[in-house]
Amino acid sequence: MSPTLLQDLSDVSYPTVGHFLEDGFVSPAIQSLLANVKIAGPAVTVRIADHDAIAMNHALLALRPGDVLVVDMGGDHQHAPVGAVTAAAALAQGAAGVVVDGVATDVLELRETGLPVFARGTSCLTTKRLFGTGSAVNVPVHCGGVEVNPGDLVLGDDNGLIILSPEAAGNVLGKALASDAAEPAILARITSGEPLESILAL
Ligand SMILES: O=C([O-])CC(=O)C(=O)O
Ligand SMILES: [Mg+2]
Repeated sequence: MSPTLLQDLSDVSYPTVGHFLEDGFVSPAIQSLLANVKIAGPAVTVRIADHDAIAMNHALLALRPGDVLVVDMGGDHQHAPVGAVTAAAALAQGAAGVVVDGVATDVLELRETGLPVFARGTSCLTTKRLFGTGSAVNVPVHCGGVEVNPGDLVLGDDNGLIILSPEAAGNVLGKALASDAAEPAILARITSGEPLESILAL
């Protein structure tokens, strides 16, 4: 991955990426629990089986600064694997954010930590320390309909989430930056009262 790719990606308006691609868009059921967030970082993945909290502990230890933790609950939308303690631990590791294909808990404390957490909603039911064997860290996972490999790039803001391979992200970057650069002039023409017939291509 080019060292500037992440920085350049975070300069793009993420909905602009949606003008150019059809794949990589996480289900809009998964949204930020905090307002005014924008994250870009490589995925550390964890597949959690049978609401076992131990897997999350292993995943937290695998995080490096700038990583985004992507949690696949295997369809369990009842047990929250992320809350005040896990968010504080992820933040202490320097994580850029956490994405749960499932629910989160301790939402008021989560908002206070400032760590961007994306989830399908919230729950009071949490995972438990079960020491099972079905969970795994840094394996391919599914998140909101998108297959996620460790190291894929997670882009998230208040609109939602896009998860792309570094190659796919690099390919769309130039087009998205050019589109963003062109948009202010179009908006200025619209707000200046220029006839829409001369602006919109029909
Ligand atoms: O333990 C859990 O499953 C989540 C939680 O409450 C926390 O991280 O504080
Ligand atoms: Mg808690």
